[in-house]
Amino acid sequence: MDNIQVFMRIRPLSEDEYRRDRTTESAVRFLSESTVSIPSQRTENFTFDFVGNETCTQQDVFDAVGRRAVERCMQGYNGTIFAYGQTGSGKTFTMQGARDEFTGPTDELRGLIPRCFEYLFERISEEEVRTNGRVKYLCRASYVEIYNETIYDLLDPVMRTCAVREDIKRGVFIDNVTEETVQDPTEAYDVFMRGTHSRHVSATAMNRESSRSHSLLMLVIQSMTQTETDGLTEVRESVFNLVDLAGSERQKLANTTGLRLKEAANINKSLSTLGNVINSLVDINSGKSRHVNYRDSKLTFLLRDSLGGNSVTFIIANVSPAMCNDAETASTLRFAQRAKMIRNKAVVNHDMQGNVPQLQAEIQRLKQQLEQAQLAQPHSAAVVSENTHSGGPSIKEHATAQYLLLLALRKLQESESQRSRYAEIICELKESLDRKRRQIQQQNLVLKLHKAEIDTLRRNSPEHVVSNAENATLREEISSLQSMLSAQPDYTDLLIENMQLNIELDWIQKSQEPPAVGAPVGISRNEAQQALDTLVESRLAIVDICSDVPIIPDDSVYDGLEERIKQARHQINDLELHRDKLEFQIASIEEDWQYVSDGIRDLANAATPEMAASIAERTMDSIVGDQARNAWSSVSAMHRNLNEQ
Ligand SMILES: Nc1ncnc2c1ncn2[C@@H]1O[C@H](COP(=O)(O)OP(=O)(O)OP(=O)(O)O)[C@@H](O)[C@H]1O
Repeated sequence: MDNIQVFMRIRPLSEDEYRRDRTTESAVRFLSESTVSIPSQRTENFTFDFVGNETCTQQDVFDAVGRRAVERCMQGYNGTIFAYGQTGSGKTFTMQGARDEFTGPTDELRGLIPRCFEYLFERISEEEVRTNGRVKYLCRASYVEIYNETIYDLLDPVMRTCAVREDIKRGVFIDNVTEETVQDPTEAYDVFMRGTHSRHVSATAMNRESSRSHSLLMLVIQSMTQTETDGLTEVRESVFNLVDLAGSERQKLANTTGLRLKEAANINKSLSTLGNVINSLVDINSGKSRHVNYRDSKLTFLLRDSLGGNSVTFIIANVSPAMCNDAETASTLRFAQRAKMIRNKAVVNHDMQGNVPQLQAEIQRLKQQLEQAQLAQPHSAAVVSENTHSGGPSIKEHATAQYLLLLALRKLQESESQRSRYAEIICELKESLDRKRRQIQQQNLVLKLHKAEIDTLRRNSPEHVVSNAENATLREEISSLQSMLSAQPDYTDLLIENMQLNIELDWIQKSQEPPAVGAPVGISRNEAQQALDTLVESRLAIVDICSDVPIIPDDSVYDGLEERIKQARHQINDLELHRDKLEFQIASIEEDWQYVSDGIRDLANAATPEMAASIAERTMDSIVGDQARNAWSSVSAMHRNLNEQ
């Protein structure tokens, strides 16, 4: 068990702070190489693993923290480095390097992250040379930020949001996050800078370029070692988390409002959850029983392993030396002091990979050894006494050990076939899960299309909202005008006749006498044609106007679309429910499988039949699925039979 290691770094006084304090006197008093206090706050003394004063360089921090973290990750342990502190205290400077002056990976001011990349790849090359290429490394990087309690994928061009999930095999992980393979420090650095440019940064009263999110760079370091004799492969995998936390700030001091206030509230909330988690872990260490609320914030849930779990963890507590920040500095140091009491349980994450034939060959070899030992037994008296005399194992002990080993290997073989059956089931479930995921994506697309349709309709509608009834009238008018145009010659005749009749009527009204038949009526065909053309022109203008009027459906169409959106949402909900169920099933099968495997191992090691019986019972109680229960009862029955023989 390793305690979390804590490093304190104090940065130089800034000009603003000097203007405010009107003194260069530091609020932090150095009592020894590793102990400080803050007299103005009447604090207790704080002792850390390393204390860096204002002259502490980036290289000093790397030597004290980065180098050690990389070494542990190379051995197969998970590693985490957190930078914690008030806004403007130097977290980003420590992790990334100076923002303004930063000129590239060779700069003196480059921070821990680029330095860790360089050291990591240097060590990888060394190892590959040392082992003659027998060990191969693969590194994958992802980079996310937690902004207002949402996880954004900084390596995704559209910065998609991601969910945190948990399963038995992988523990807590970020679903669907971009992972990029990196082969050297430059590639890793490029990935890091690409993500860094997407981060939420803004000015606060305390810092011109303040990170408004927690950032988490994850490097998965995988090593594969080919064993020399049996062709099996040892796989080690460690996760190296580099975390730049958003700065805590007192809202009044930082003078924040609106969106900035919301950001600050979220930052403070997640940092206080981090504080609560640390307090609970400290209580647990001192023997109290406490529930640790990792799930209260994305940050603590995601970094659960780094806090009291399977990780070697380092915290860098960044502080300002200014008198005006003494209360914040004291609070940072109290936090760090508490965190130092947490004990983590780091283990090397390794696994053996090999195929069933390789494992079978091993069983065969051991069987032969056992047979030879049994053959030697009849004339073993001399050997027994000799061995007993020399303190070595007797042939009987040797045979028993071989027998137990054989038993364990037989179980292993059986469990292999059981495992492949489980693997098939899991495969089917996963396929079904993928189908559900695709369906959800499609439904989301449908939803988006419906929404876009509604948006377009709403955007086009502002002043020219025309109801369906008005629309129909306009359309009728357009079509009658169009037929009028196409029937123009007939219409001209009708018009002439109409005009003539009008003239006649007029004449009659004036003279009371009808004109003589055949008398000129005073209108020529040309004049009629001209009158008609004018009329048609004006009508055509109306047609133009009419065709410009957008055809806007009335509210019933929105209702229809909104209904469709509702249905799509329901479908998505159902699918998500189904997906969750499938995920639960997969997790529970994997859990059962783990219980069966552990049970087999424990059975093979059980010293007495009573112990074996209690293992069999305990394992059966833990297993949920019928298939796994059946498999387990046949395995434990077989073990009983073998023992009774
Ligand atoms: N050790 C140092 N030496 C010189 N300058 C430093 C040091 N630490 C920090 N600074 C400067 O102080 C300013 C604030 O630092 P930085 O941005 O790293 O703070 P932060 O803790 O990350 O703030 P926030 O939480 O608001 O993002 C920057 O201009 C940075 O260059």
